[in-house]
Amino acid sequence: MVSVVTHPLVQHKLTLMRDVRTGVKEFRELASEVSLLLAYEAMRDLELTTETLETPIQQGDFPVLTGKKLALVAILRAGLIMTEAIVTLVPAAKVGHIGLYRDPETLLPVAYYNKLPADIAERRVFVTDPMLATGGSASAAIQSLKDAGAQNITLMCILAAPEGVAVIERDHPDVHIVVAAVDSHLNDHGYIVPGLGDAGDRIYGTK
Ligand SMILES: O=P(O)(O)OC[C@H]1O[C@H](OP(=O)(O)OP(=O)(O)O)[C@H](O)[C@@H]1O
Ligand SMILES: O=c1cc[nH]c(=O)[nH]1
Ligand SMILES: [Mg+2]
Repeated sequence: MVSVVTHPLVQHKLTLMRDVRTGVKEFRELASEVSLLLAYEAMRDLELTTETLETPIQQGDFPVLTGKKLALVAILRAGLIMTEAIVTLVPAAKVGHIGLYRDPETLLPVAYYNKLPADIAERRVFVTDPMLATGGSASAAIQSLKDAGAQNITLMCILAAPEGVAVIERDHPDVHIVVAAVDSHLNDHGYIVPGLGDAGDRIYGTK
């Protein structure tokens, strides 16, 4: 299942991210803001229960999260900015990191780091990566989460290519994808068109 978050605030901020004139500071801020808005959609089915308390006016039953365990897992590097924003909404969530980079020649993911919460199998998992291009990185990250026992996984991306969405749907049909937009296609270098360029480089100013 793919949910495209068409909310005007998300679409406006994504357009600012696409603009080649947007510098590192503003790009980072926008990536954080879009991540929070994506989380609003991705987490809309979190379970609620009620708690009885007194407001200054009267006693009542009010909704609170059930406290079901959550994990946020960043695909390094670029996914880090998303988990750092989203953890402010769910401060009890554990945070995992999966280090992958995409080989520029083969476009295949190369794994270099993996540190997940020990009880990941018991947690609902939200994987973050701003870009879903060929889908190789996200598919490999989701596979390593499943190998560690994770069962309930949502993939949160800012921008996707149809090719990447198809790969996740093929490899992990159980995974819900939440994304701000699905663009036209990939170019010969595996970049999303029209896209927003290299997310990691734009977040960290490495180009
Ligand atoms: O869907 P794919 O074709 O695998 O491409 C997407 C991946 O490429 C980018 O990471 P990159 O390899 O540039 O690493 P970085 O985050 O360290 O910059 C991006 O953040 C994704 O992880
Ligand atoms: O367009 C793309 C594709 C992969 N990774 C990025 O950062 N951008
Ligand atoms: Mg990059």
